[in-house]
Amino acid sequence: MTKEANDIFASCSFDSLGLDSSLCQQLRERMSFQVPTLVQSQAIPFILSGRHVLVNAATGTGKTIAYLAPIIHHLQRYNPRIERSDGTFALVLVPTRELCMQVYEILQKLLHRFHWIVPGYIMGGENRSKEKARLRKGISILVATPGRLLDHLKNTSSFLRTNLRWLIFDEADRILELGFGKEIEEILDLLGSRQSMSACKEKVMSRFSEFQRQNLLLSATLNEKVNCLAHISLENPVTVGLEEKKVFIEQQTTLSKQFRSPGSDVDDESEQPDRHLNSLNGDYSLPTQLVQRYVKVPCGSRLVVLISILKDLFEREASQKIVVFFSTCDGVDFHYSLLRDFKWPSKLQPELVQKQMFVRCRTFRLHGNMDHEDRRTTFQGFKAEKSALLFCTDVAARGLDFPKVRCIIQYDSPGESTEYVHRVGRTARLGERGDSLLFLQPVEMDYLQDLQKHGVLLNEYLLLKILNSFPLYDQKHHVNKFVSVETHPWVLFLQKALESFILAESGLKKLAKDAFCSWVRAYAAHRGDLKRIFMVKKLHLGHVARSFGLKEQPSLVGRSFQVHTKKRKKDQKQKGMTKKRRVAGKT
Ligand SMILES: Nc1ncnc2c1ncn2[C@@H]1O[C@H](COP(=O)(O)OP(=O)(O)OP(=O)(O)O)[C@@H](O)[C@H]1O
Repeated sequence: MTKEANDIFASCSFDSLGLDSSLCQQLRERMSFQVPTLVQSQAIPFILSGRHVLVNAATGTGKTIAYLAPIIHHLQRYNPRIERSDGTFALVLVPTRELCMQVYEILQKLLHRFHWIVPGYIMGGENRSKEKARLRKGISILVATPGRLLDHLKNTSSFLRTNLRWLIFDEADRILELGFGKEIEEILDLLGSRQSMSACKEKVMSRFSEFQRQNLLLSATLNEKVNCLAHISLENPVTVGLEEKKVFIEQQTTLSKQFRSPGSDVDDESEQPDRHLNSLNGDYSLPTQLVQRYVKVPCGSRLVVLISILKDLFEREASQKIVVFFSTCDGVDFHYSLLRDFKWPSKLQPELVQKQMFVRCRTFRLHGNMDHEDRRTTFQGFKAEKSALLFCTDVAARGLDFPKVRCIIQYDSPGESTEYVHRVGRTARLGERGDSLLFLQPVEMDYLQDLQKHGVLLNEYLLLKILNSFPLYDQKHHVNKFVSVETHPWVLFLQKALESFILAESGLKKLAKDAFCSWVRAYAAHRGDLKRIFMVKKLHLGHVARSFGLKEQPSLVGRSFQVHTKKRKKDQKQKGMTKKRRVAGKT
């Protein structure tokens, strides 16, 4: 075994963990999993024993099998066999629809030889009545997003869950960050799964009632809210993969604290929950083989640099998969359309007639504003491709297991450092190679220190070397060693080409304007400590416009932005007045 493999895989077999032999055979033959990963070898025995477990292990280390295998082990052993009419035994809660599909697909494979155990899913965007019909027939292991689950718990009387034995929160912190805190509390109440309720729960007698409820929480990163959830849902839990962080869980005494929706702590600088957490959370465990870099790019050159890097990457290695993260849905739409339509050589070189796509590869997009079917097609399409580019928001940051992603580019900053960890976690999975590249503007460089606090160290990407490698008018240009990115001939040339192209395409121009407005808004919405690094007032909006290929000054760029700016100014004025009044009151 290589060193990387040693860090990932255990030196024991699935059978030695106590799993049923036909399930082990299924893992080996159908899934091609020869040995368990380290996290599986640690978690499976505890989960098999019925303990409540909190699993905190790096991205791509096999957490999904760690909880599914023990559940299937138990379910396939019931004698007589379980039937659909027994209802739901295990409920897996996940934050996004894509993750819901992914876990369901893994279940389908795992259950291949246990046909009497029925997997199923319910999630936002799907047809409710069809889901109702499926629930009525009975689903043994149900994967769900929280909102839709709550809906069915309240409104689908035929949804039988009296035999529920397992409740799993996969990507627990993300479920809570997305503002599902209230739903989770209601779900716990409706299922009688709160710690305090398990003793006094009314028991419905059946042949399964001898079994205790078992709750499991899994995530590669933790936060205060998960901690809170762990407290109310886990009874005497075992913690896997976070010995040093156990202290943190024990130190939290605010059990009665209610979960807050993300909206409620935006702008709440006084509390700064993350500062408190950071000091306790310690280092993140990232895949050791992941090569992490940052690239320092002046705002106005961001677009040119992004598409130049993509071009370079695909020219070096035509067959590879790359994921680029943006902060907004509009940003994804604009960049996706631009790359799809922008041809090269550009109009600036009319003598060269044979035009091609600027970046030669298939491009996909994924964000929460897309319709359900489009999301599903993208998810499946990008998964199946050998060479492709995915532009997405953080909807793809959690848990998604796209095979063979070689590089992650964070074009817009991830904000919270936990989000950085999950985004880069889409590559370098299970010991494979992987690169990540974080875009930062010169004024944002302090973000590196923020990451460093968690033991995340990045090296600088040699941008000028890449820029120098592009030929102008098909001839290598010789660039002065000390030229800056903004004044680099290639950057100037490509920027001009992009601006004329966008100006001529009215649809694209509209997308660029919308993306510009959304980007500024998202930038202004950075929370707590991050506001110190990502300061809107330090932005040159003209340069921001350039990064969307727009020549116009921001004040000309769309009404919605002006309305937003006016509103912000008004709010600020009002805040200022309140402050003044308060100060006046003091004196
Ligand atoms: N024992 C194993 N042997 C080989 N491959 C495995 C094994 N267990 C899981 N895998 C594969 O490893 C990959 C990562 O697994 P999984 O998605 O469960 O990771 P994860 O820890 O949940 O990641 P994330 O934190 O990003 O959600 C998947 O492609 C899965 O099929």
